[in-house]
Amino acid sequence: MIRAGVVGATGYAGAELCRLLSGHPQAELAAVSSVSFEGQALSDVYPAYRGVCDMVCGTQDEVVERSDVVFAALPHGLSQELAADCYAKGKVFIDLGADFRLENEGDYRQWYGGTFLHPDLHALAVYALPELFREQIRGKKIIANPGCYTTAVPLALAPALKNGLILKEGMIADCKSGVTGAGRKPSQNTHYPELNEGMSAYKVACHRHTPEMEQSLSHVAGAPVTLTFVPHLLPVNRGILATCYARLTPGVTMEQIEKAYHDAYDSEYFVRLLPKGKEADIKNVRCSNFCDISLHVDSRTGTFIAISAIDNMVKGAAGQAIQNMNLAFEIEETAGLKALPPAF
Ligand SMILES: NC(=O)C1=CN([C@@H]2O[C@H](COP(=O)(O)OP(=O)(O)OC[C@H]3O[C@@H](n4cnc5c(N)ncnc54)[C@H](OP(=O)(O)O)[C@@H]3O)[C@@H](O)[C@H]2O)C=CC1
Ligand SMILES: CC(=O)N[C@@H](CCC(=O)OP(=O)(O)O)C(=O)O
Repeated sequence: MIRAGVVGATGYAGAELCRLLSGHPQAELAAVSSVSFEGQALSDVYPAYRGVCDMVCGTQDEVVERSDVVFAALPHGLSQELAADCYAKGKVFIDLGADFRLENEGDYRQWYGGTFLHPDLHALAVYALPELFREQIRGKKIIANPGCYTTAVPLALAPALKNGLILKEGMIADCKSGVTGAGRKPSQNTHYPELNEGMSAYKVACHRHTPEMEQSLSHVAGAPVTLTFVPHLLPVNRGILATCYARLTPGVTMEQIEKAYHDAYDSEYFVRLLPKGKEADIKNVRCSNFCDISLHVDSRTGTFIAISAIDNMVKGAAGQAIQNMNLAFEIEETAGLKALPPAF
């Protein structure tokens, strides 16, 4: 069994990791840590886990000591020293935050205000969106798990971009997120009376996921691309709906689009291309590692529209992190992740 440890287990992403690891056939939860809840059982923090996940929260050092793989589910900026410690001790390190996601230090400084403390570790790290960069992940020791929007949007656009079916200029991602995306710490805009029955955009065209998506899409396109990104907060717990727009390359047909997406995704267990007339819906991927995608061509305006839906906590965080653990340890990629979403 792979011994898996979770640092920051009391946060939403950490708790979701513990839930998924408790059902994994080839991994076991070996240790969990928390600063605020050290010495308390995880099931005291999350009563839903009682009787199954009663592990007591210890320290970060204890997690590293007892684990073969360490998942960091910490706020941005806290993972670099932990990664160095894990690497020195021969552990696999999977970061759910953004400390290793951006390849360019200048981008990291601009969007997160930090520096690369260990450039050698950044050089070893892999940006791990399996459906796009799988071969680079196998056997790696430092894994940067993508964020939620940054999973949904590249999966929606990649096959069209890679095959030159859309133009590299003028792509737009209009996304909606459930409120668990903001983490467990309460804030004014996630307070129930202010969130419920409303919906608004935030960080319009200045969200820190923009360079991360541009990085992935540039790799796919083989040339630098830019993207306009507008996130919205939706009054539901889970889910990302990404409605992505791009200019069609002149003359491209829906048949060519469909072929490119089927070629890319028919062999992907977690990506479900929806048949004509069905739309991606966050309800249908809830609590699962699936990404549903629906495709449209507006031939009247020459616009391509790809709509993807994921659960931000699973394919957008903990599920994808476990998919990456499976790849890093070269076991079945879907292990522990095959549960269907609830039907309603
Ligand atoms: N929520 C989501 O949908 C997604 C989240 N992510 C990323 O995952 C990471 C965790 O996010 P999320 O779970 O939502 O956040 P939460 O705010 O829910 O949890 C953060 C965790 O970090 C711990 N923590 C906070 N400050 C410190 C500190 N100074 N030292 C050590 N531990 C600390 C908290 O634990 P305690 O106080 O108990 O110590 C808590 O367990 C973030 O980097 C986030 O960006 C990525 C994709 C999606
Ligand atoms: C609703 C909400 O607030 N969502 C978060 C994104 C969550 C996520 O993907 O986390 P990373 O920051 O690790 O990329 C945000 O917009 O900042």
